Amino acid sequence: MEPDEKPWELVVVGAGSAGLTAARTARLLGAEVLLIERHRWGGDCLWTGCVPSKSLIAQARRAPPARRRSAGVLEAHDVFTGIDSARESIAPDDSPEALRGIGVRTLQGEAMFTGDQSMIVGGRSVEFTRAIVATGSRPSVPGIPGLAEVDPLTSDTIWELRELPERMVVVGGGAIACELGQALARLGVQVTIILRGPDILPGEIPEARELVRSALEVDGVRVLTGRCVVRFHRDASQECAALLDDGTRVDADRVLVATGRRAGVDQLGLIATGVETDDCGWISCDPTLRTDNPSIWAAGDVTWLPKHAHVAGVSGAVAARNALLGTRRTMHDAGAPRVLFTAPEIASVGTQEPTGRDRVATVRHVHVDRAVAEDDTAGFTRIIVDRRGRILGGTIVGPRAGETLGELTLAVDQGITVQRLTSVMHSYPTYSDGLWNAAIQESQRRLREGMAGRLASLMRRRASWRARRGVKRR
Ligand SMILES: Cc1cc2nc3c(=O)[nH]c(=O)nc-3n(C[C@H](O)[C@H](O)[C@H](O)COP(=O)(O)OP(=O)(O)OC[C@H]3O[C@@H](n4cnc5c(N)ncnc54)[C@H](O)[C@@H]3O)c2cc1C
Ligand SMILES: NC(=O)c1ccc[n+]([C@@H]2O[C@H](COP(=O)([O-])OP(=O)(O)OC[C@H]3O[C@@H](n4cnc5c(N)ncnc54)[C@H](O)[C@@H]3O)[C@@H](O)[C@H]2O)c1
Repeated sequence: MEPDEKPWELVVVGAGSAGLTAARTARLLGAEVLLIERHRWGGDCLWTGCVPSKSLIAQARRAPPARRRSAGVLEAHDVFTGIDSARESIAPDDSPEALRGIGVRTLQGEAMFTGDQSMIVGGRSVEFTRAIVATGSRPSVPGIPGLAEVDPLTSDTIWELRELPERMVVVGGGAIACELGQALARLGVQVTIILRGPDILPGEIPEARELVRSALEVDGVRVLTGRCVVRFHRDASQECAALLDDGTRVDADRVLVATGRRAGVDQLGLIATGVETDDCGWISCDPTLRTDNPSIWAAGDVTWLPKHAHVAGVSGAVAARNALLGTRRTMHDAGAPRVLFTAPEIASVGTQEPTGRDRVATVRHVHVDRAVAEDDTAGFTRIIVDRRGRILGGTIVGPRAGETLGELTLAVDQGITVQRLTSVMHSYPTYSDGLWNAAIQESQRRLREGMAGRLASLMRRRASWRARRGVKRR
């Protein structure tokens, strides 16, 4: 079937994490699917998001502290070459050739809807019975006076650098500012993070934020909170400066803007489809990801969902199933697992705040032998447990916290109780001991204080009474 033969059973716009998974799922279900991409196959995650950032972080971690501060042009060149090679190793998996190999039809070009069930792509018309919009998000750049004159970097463009600047101002205090700010500082850049809120990482629990903030400071990052940049300024020597609302001036060579995202819906022609956007500009869709147009679903960053590659991927699969099978699987905006890849990492899933009779069990990593052995004890594992002992959620802060998160995510998803988790043997010494010990701690408390504890004490008393009688009889 050629793109202009009609109509396609399913057209997916955007080949990022959401669109790729939607197209692959559609093929698994046996559908004729056309995937359209205007730029690079693999989207943000591969080219400007997860992969380059985690490569940068890993290289910064490996840089010995003595060299970190003296990273020069040569090392910077190596860093960016390392990033390119990570991307290039993964790229073939998401390429049109690989997709065609599994029967997904691909089309390179910018899609623009022209009607309820039609669009145009580079002059070719494409008709469909169902479509999924998976066009992602892009950096949202605030309108600070003078910003354009300092040629700001964003998470889209920073990967094009071939030299590291000596000093960098990062505007924003979220995931990108903290991950990239710390990695760049470890590579020798003098980083100043400026954010208007009272603290970095507003979505994380205070104790986790505090640990990451002190780690940033140990790595040499200056964090200025509750401050707004009122204007940027570039002088004749090409130096730039951020002028803050309290009169402070911060000099820098480059500026990175990391102040959130906005939906990638420009030039998409949504108006022709009746698909609406919400107050924040995300495509408005119900939990089954169906939009106001009954033929169109949306998935990934372009929607109100949390902005993570795995959420995008799962939402792509959900949208494809719902669109093709008429099912009503749902997605929700809270509780998805997420990892912040700073050092220490913050990994969390599910409920973060106890309500009613929920309990919190926390194990500090000074009591986790692996952390002690590695002299990296500034972390903790905290779980929220309901009155029946079921694990509702939790946060892990520490090295490789993201690797323990899988087990916690499974426990939350399956409604596993602390008693059940306690009975599963864990290998020693691992960071997962934090989670296991938190479950043991809570399970022992329940034993002491709960019905099970009362029953155990009754049984103990009865057994010792019997033992005493036995002794007398003899
Ligand atoms: C610096 C950074 C680090 C990150 N790190 C992580 C991480 O560690 N873990 C994690 O889970 N998430 C991370 N994320 C978030 C993650 O990258 C995104 O949530 C994810 O990539 C979103 O996928 P998506 O498919 O919705 O959108 P995208 O990947 O943006 O894909 C959308 C695609 O649609 C195409 N497109 C747009 N409009 C059109 C059109 N009209 N016609 C045709 N094609 C079009 C675009 O070119 C793009 O390829 C990070 C993000 C950033 C910026
Ligand atoms: N490990 C991961 O999963 C990961 C890593 C990086 C990015 N991401 C995703 O990418 C998305 C974008 O990240 P981000 O860091 O740009 O956004 P964010 O929403 O995480 O943080 C934006 C920050 O910028 C601040 N801010 C907004 N406007 C400002 C202004 N004018 N001046 C100063 N501060 C301002 C906000 O208060 C907030 O602290 C996030 O939603 C995140 O989920 C995920």
